[in-house]
Amino acid sequence: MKLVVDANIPAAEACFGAFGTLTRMAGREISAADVADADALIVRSITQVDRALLAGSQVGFVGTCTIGTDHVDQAFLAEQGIGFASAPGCNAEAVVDYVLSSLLTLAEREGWSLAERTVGIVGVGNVGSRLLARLTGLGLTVLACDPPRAEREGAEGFLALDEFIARCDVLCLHTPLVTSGPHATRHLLDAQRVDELASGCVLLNAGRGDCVDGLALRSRLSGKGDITAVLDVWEQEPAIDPSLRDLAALATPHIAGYSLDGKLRGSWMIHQALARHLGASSSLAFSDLRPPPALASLRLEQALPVDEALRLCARAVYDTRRDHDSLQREVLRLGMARGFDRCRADYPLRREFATLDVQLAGDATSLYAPLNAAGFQVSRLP
Ligand SMILES: NC(=O)c1ccc[n+]([C@@H]2O[C@H](COP(=O)([O-])OP(=O)(O)OC[C@H]3O[C@@H](n4cnc5c(N)ncnc54)[C@H](O)[C@@H]3O)[C@@H](O)[C@H]2O)c1
Ligand SMILES: O=C(O)[C@H](O)[C@H](O)COP(=O)(O)O
Repeated sequence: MKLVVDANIPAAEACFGAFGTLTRMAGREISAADVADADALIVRSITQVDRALLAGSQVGFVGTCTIGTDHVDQAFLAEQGIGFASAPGCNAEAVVDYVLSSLLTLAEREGWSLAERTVGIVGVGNVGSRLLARLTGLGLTVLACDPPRAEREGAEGFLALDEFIARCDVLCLHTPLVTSGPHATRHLLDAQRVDELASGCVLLNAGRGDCVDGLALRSRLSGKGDITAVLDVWEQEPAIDPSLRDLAALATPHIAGYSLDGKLRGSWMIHQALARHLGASSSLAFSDLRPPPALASLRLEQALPVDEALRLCARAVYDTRRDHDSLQREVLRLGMARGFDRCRADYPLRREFATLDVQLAGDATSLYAPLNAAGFQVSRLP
């Protein structure tokens, strides 16, 4: 069996080697000729999987080791009887780490503290619901918007975006890209809604770039300049708008979900799905793939202010500023599109907050609740 596998998928041999021979390729370069004689195609989000790629091929299974599926024409796959699986939730914890790391940095730069903020979350699925739980645990006021869930589950706990957009200190977008239907998300934040964002608001988009009208956002940032943008996803990746990148306080190359844990979870989930598709058994456990973290624990002995303690622990694991700086550097060196993709291909090892055991001693034991709510393992030392 021949499997074409994106080169940016970790543990590919461990997850797919037992099923056949792997051909590793850069995701943006996989062409119809490359997959014509393949039996399975394993991708991430940058390969358009559609009729143009697969018509006439012998591919019987497509797996994407990602949460997002907007790059896959699932109707075409179903029509052709091609098996399909994605990896829901695989990197959701990493995206929440990204949001917390970014907000803690902006709080430090702009002189506010986390607990006093009102945050609107748009899209309360795997990412948004985990974010809601962590922020609520940290004492923030959180407002939630998810019309598809409100329709299915009842309106309680959900608001319409227009009911709260103007009163959020922070608005976080975690919506998929949906191009048609009653809940389409393309330019969900259109020019009018971008204009309605409160002065001083932080807009963070870690869903899909097309969910925000980039030109409208660029005008607000370069005109009134009274809001702050944290952007991980962009229209027209990897050739993103250079002016918008310059205007964003934190600008990163679609890596919010790029923890090693999140990527490995994606590989493993597709391994499981392919085994099911083939009727093969699998004894590979997720824990077999996951190495121990480089930094397993740290010890706090003083009762620091909560935000300071959170920043200290967050930055020991992951710091969004590193990814902002590396995009800046690689774009200067290679130009926009190549620099953007280089950062993603050469992404440094990153673990999730939950891999760090924060040990509290003495007065620092008062920090148990917020550190726990933020997603770290926390223990009290005698
Ligand atoms: N930046 C990154 O690295 C990164 C990582 C993971 C996921 N993502 C993106 O984030 C998206 C969300 O991830 P997830 O795991 O939470 O997905 P999910 O499918 O679990 O949740 C998406 C939620 O958005 C809601 N939604 C759909 N249309 C909406 C609308 N018009 N308004 C408000 N809510 C709407 C859905 O009902 C659902 O609850 C993914 O589809 C993916 O595109 C990006
Ligand atoms: O949809 C997802 O899971 C994320 O956007 C994911 O991080 C995308 O990763 P990529 O395909 O860009 O490697």
